[in-house]
Amino acid sequence: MEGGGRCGQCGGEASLRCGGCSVVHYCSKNHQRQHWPIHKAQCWPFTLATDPGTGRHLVASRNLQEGQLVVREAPVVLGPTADSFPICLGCHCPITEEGFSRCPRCSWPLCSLDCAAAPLHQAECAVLATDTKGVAVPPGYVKTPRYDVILVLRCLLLQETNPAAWEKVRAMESHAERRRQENEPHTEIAVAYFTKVLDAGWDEETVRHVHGAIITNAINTYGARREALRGLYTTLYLMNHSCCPNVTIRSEPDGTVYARAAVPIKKGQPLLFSYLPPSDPLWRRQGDLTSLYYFRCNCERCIDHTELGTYFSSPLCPQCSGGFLEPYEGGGRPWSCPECGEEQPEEEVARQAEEYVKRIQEESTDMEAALQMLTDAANTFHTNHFVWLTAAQMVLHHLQDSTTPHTLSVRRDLWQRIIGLYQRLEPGATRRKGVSLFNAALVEKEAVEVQMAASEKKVPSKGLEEGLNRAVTMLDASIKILELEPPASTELRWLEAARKVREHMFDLIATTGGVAVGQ
Ligand SMILES: C[S@@+](CC[C@H](N)C(=O)[O-])C[C@H]1O[C@@H](n2cnc3c(N)ncnc32)[C@H](O)[C@@H]1O
Repeated sequence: MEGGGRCGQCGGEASLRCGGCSVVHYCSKNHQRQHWPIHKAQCWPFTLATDPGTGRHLVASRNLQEGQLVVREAPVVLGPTADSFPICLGCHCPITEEGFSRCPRCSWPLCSLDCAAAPLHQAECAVLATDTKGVAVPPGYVKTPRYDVILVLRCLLLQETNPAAWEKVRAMESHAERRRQENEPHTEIAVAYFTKVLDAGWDEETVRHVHGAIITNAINTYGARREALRGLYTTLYLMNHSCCPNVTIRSEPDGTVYARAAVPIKKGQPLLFSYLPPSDPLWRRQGDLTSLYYFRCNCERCIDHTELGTYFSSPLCPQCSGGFLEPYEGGGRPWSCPECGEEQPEEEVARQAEEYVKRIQEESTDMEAALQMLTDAANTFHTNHFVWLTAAQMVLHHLQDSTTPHTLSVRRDLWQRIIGLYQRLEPGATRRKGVSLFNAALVEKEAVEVQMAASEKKVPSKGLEEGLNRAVTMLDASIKILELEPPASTELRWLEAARKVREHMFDLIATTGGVAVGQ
């Protein structure tokens, strides 16, 4: 590939580029060969592209297989989410009510006084301590938006601690001007705090940019104890969004992110992950994408009135009950029934569904109530609708230890439907699918055990082999997906559990003399 730059090996002028990633330049083939042992760890399979509608984005530079690693990246800054329960600024562990300490210098919460000296907290502590009245100091053991300023501060400090990373942050999209025009409250609070309260000499424009860059580009991750964190990544920030993504993002407790191809991706296709939970309905996704990221999504799911045939956000038509109210492409117009033409404003469709979800969460207090809510939801929405999904999840929660023939059959049916739904909304090797397959396999395992106990035999009959084999097939599929979890991920507990159950299944199969699939 042609194109000017500096040689990755000698730093001299270079007109060749690595054909794998198109990022690193070389002055000669010889220097490319010499640099390969170092470069191969960073020769990621994508290149940067730009278009007027979606800006900069990453495009596959070669064909990718399902599950293939696209990029592994550590954050340049990691910190609490904007709205957080007390979290230790020295080690990021959640702070319990009993273990609540405060830094003697800046008064921010810590898990113990030892963390006052933690390297992560040093530079910021000196700055936070200039807030002499403690206006932003979290008040106590409550969730508070005051944590918003911490990642902003850590970013601003990159100017001294990591100038190369700071340059990348400066290059990030922030939509700062639009946020300023809209008087976006979190931004205004942060700007006032950094320019009027803290004594560190930051100018308004820089603070606006950093605050906006975090909202636009930060990726949410989890720490070792599942505490919510967010980080900035100097390569991954270039990946655009789709509600029907082809890339999945998983992280380790230190914030290292692994982006993998969820499905096979052809050379030249954009690499896209979902900035939002795919289990959000259309209006929530478009609302958040517009207010936080300033674009309207035109992915295949969002422009399809049926959301890929799922009717995930559509209620049954209240007029004819023969069709579902469907959205208009581009939004802003009433949803309508293709059968009878009945129309309803989007706000009304959203209000009714959100109220229904609230009712399900409040009223599904036991198994019977949850089952009743599920039946009601199926009469009002499609049985792929997100309200139905919420009701189904509540039923599964209440039935998780129930093993009567009826409840086993309900659990089996619900898991199958949920897996089918996820498969359509978020195809490929996603954690959600891996975990759901594991849960579905558990139902098969429990069904086998119940039947064995009932027959008072210690070995499953030939008839039970079917259930065993179904479980093994699902466990194999689940394990294949969960093996893609990063090496230090806390989610590996699912993989461990799935492997254990699989072993147990084979023990049972061995006692029957049956032949299991996958052996
Ligand atoms: C994390 S950045 C992605 C990189 C960005 N395109 C850039 O040029 O810096 C997120 C921003 O990219 C744009 N973007 C991302 N996905 C998009 C999409 N599907 N359609 C339109 N714009 C998109 C929006 O401006 C969004 O605020």
